[in-house]
Amino acid sequence: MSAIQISHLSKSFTTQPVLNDVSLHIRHGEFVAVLGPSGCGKTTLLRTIAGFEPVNSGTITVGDRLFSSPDIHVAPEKRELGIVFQNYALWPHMSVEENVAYSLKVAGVDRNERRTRTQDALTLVGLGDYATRRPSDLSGGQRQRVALARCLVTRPGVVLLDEPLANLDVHLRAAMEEEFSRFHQHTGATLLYITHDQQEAMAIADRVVVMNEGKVMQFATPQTLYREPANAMVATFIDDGRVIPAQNIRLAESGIALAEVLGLLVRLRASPDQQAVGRAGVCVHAAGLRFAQPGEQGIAAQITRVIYRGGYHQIDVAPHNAPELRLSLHSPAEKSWHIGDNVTFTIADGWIIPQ
Ligand SMILES: Nc1ncnc2c1ncn2[C@@H]1O[C@H](COP(=O)(O)OP(=O)(O)OP(=O)(O)O)[C@@H](O)[C@H]1O
Repeated sequence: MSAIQISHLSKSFTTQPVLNDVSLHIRHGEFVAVLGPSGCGKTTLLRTIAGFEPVNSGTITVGDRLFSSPDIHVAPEKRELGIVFQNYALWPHMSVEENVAYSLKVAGVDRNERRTRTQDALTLVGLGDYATRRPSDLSGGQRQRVALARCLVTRPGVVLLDEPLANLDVHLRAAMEEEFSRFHQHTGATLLYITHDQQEAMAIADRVVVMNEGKVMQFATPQTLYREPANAMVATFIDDGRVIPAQNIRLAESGIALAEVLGLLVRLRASPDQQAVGRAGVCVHAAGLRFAQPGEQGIAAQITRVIYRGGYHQIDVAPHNAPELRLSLHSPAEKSWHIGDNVTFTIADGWIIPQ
């Protein structure tokens, strides 16, 4: 079994705390993405799991093996983890096949088995016909796939990936995302995937860890992060969410609250144990806001920006009673809108952020 258990992990470089009481339980065979703004500690987390960095406090256990604690540090090569980095350093003087087979050779695997396993790994990443090429004769995406094959040929139970698609263009990234999903299904390995691209994280992972300033903000499915963010950081980080102030929050029924938002009484989703409170933040996304029907009560606002997004318009508005707020709505592309127009909108879906 290759579940990863991280308990109260902290790590500092000199005096700067980079990981602060991080606890995560990643299930065996799970595909987990780690997401967060630049400098939040994603790579450091991966490097501590890989064994490249000792820890100051807390523990890292994979399966039933304790890898890291303040007193114990298992060397990286003894951890038997697969690692794929952003700069997929392939050996330029070796063919694709030799690059992939190298670790098996070092491990003393016999020639026939080496050949079969290398060919299987290359076939899995769609490079079965490229075995004799040199890395310099491959595209960026193909090189990244060689790096992936080189990792999976050792059949690791856990694979750590640090921004493996960061150097690729947008089309190649989409193709490689599919490749990773296929790889995951095929191998059943536990995957920990570092990225700062939230669309990538949401598209490929079973669950996503959102980090900020060395702390875990939330560890949940992409749907939960979007619909039920645990705090304002997650709310605004995921899919351009906005947080707007609400007053007089009271539970109407389990999971539904009534609140005043920008002067309008609205029904909002809330945690079943939400208490009646005077103030809270509400997370809204463009998809949860809509223009009011004629005669319907709504929030008056002025259009500040109109952006054509291909297929629809993004309309940015500033509410009259909170002009510092910027909210976005979506509208069909054929309808025309003008900056400065007054409009009325309503909140069809929003989430009371737990206090
Ligand atoms: N070896 C080191 N010595 C000192 N400080 C370090 C070291 N490695 C990382 N840091 C600091 O730790 C913090 C977290 O870095 P880390 O690379 O883990 O962030 P990240 O979330 O992966 O960022 P990015 O998305 O930009 O790669 C940063 O402030 C960085 O400067």
